[in-house]
Amino acid sequence: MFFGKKSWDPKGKHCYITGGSQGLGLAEAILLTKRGAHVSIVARDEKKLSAALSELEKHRQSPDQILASYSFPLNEAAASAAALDAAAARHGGRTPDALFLCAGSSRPGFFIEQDEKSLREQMDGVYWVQAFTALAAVKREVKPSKIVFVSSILAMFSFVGYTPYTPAKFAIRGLAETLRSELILYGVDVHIYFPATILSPGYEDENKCKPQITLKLEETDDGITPEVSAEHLFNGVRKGQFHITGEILSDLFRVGARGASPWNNVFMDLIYGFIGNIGLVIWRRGVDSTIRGHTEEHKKYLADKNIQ
Ligand SMILES: NC(=O)C1=CN([C@@H]2O[C@H](COP(=O)(O)OP(=O)(O)OC[C@H]3O[C@@H](n4cnc5c(N)ncnc54)[C@H](OP(=O)(O)O)[C@@H]3O)[C@@H](O)[C@H]2O)C=CC1
Ligand SMILES: CCCCCCCCCCCCCCCC(=O)[C@@H](N)CO
Repeated sequence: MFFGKKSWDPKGKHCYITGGSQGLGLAEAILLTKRGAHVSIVARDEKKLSAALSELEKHRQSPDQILASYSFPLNEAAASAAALDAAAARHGGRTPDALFLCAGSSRPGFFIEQDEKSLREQMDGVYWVQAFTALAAVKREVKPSKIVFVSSILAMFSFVGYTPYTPAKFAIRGLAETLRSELILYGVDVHIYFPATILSPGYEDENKCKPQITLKLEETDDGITPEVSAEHLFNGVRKGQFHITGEILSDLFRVGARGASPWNNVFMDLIYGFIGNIGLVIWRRGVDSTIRGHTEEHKKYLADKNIQ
């Protein structure tokens, strides 16, 4: 029980998980399978999906649980609606109870090196890949009871190297903020998760193109496994939190950037706010000065690449 509200139990519910073939999405799918939910996972790569589905089978709690996978490119609106229809069809056409929108990708790099294509691709692969599923779900006659977005702690602050990615994660925050309000009209709960580093396959990929200075600034964050991250996300949803973090450092940023969004805990949020007001200023000044100290190396990097 949290503030008189019964905590959410996924047992017997249909949970629809985008990005469910690896990383956070797969870990969340396993967690929900273990808790007795019917689980549908969606991603593009069929091989990874079938490996993930075999993994889910190992955690099945009862023969009645429906575990299924679907391959669709969710950065497209029609495919996002078709994926949802396919998953609903296995449940007699009923809309899934809870949507966990974990799909996403990250291609960091300096702004000066971006072009129209690279910037639009990140908007597709980070924002639209979640927004189109939410749109398709809300248009269904029967609405889901929950929509859970996965943004990033980089929607609370940002730094060098994230211009292709951060704006799209901020956009997810803007969408969730608006939908939390608008979907009160239909009794749909909206949640949004702001993870810091998750040690996933996607994280290994993004590090291949991540600028050195960005890697250096992230050194203070050791990262958490997809399994731990999935627990944080689930606990936040279970407790009915709107802004979900799960890590204390992230709570400092959450409270610092909260605006008029709902609080999580009056007492703790006041403490985080107090620490953050001092700590975040000191930390950000340190970040700025590290970047300043990187100026000469950056000039050399640009010269080597023949960039003006
Ligand atoms: N890893 C990190 O440090 C952080 C991650 N996040 C966010 O958390 C979420 C999960 O991250 P992580 O576990 O690292 O992710 P991964 O990159 O490891 O996995 C991404 C999943 O999303 C699927 N996916 C990606 N694009 C599409 C698409 N266009 N259509 C359908 N499916 C797609 C992938 O499958 P396939 O490619 O086969 O389609 C895969 O299943 C993402 O939204 C990410 O932005 C936030 C903060 C930190
Ligand atoms: C008192 C205050 C101290 C503050 C210390 C803060 C440490 C900074 C950690 C930076 C973490 C960056 C995570 C990026 C996650 C993400 O979304 C990407 N992996 C996706 O590309």
